[in-house]
Amino acid sequence: MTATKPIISLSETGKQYQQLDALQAINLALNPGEVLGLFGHNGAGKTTMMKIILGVIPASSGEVRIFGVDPQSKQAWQSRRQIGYLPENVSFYDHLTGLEILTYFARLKQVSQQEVPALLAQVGLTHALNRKVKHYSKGMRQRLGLAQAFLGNPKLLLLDEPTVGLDPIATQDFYQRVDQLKSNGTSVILCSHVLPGVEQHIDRAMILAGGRQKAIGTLAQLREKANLPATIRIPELASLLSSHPELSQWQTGPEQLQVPEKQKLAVIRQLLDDPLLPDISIEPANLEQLYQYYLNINDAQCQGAVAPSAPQPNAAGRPLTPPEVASS
Ligand SMILES: Nc1ncnc2c1ncn2[C@@H]1O[C@H](COP(=O)(O)OP(=O)(O)OP(=O)(O)O)[C@@H](O)[C@H]1O
Repeated sequence: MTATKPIISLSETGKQYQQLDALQAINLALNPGEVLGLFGHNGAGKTTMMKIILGVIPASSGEVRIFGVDPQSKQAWQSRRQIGYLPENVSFYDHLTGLEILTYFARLKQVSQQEVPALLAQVGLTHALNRKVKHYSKGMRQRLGLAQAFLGNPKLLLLDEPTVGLDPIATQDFYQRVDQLKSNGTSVILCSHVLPGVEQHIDRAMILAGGRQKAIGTLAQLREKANLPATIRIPELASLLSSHPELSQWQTGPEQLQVPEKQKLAVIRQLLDDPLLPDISIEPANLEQLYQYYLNINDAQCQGAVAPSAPQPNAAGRPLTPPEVASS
């Protein structure tokens, strides 16, 4: 069996701007068809990481290989055509129409211009393809930016805040398109401050803070290591607790228990054995809660590329509150 070659390989990658460490010791191997969610506060280093991958700026330390090639080398020119990029603040030549702009980018990327109308249709801009971009709304510009990134069926997509300005239906369409590209083998890095709705479309998450990699892993791995409580909802919980008084230590609402991930299964089994259990729903810690948790851990807890180990629960069974975020 041959091992899959990563599309992106970052090894101890760092970037310094004068005295500022914008990125430090980033490690990532992104496989074909893998979607990575890249999360971090303003100034955490997300755009810097994307620019290094694109070859727009060189890394100051570590090794970078994109499609097996150093993005700063001459050979990277060929592989760059396989990359689609949506910058954070997309801007176009305002006096051109959507059709003219996408045709222009198709020529730059040496992609057949016949793709253009279909791509504009895919992002819902057919009705406005002959309208000048200066008359486009913010969301329409973002849709055009996405069409530009999707040109030529890229093997690697770097998307910086792709859903900004999109309405809910366009956001849903966008994620459907990401799922489709992924199933065709495209690798994606998706950078977003909008966390709800992202988690079911990513394979792994990387959390950056102050240029450092606080965690990387699947959500299941991040959950296991954080040991954050899962929420268990039960109607008429009070009457059930009278026969399970030991469970009241987890009660956080009239119909809600919050149970540490590691005790979750035992508690669920106990509840399911009770014939009086009216109903039950279980929600694991969501991406926002994981993000908060990993942002707040200190550097000693996040050695290298792996997610840090879990804190011990306190007497109430809840994980200890992490220290406050150090300002970056
Ligand atoms: N050309 C530059 N010269 C000096 N400092 C820079 C330069 N570009 C970025 N920085 C700094 O590097 C740090 C990381 O910036 P970056 O743009 O990568 O953050 P980001 O995570 O993308 O933030 P945001 O979510 O706000 O887009 C910031 O402190 C920023 O001020």
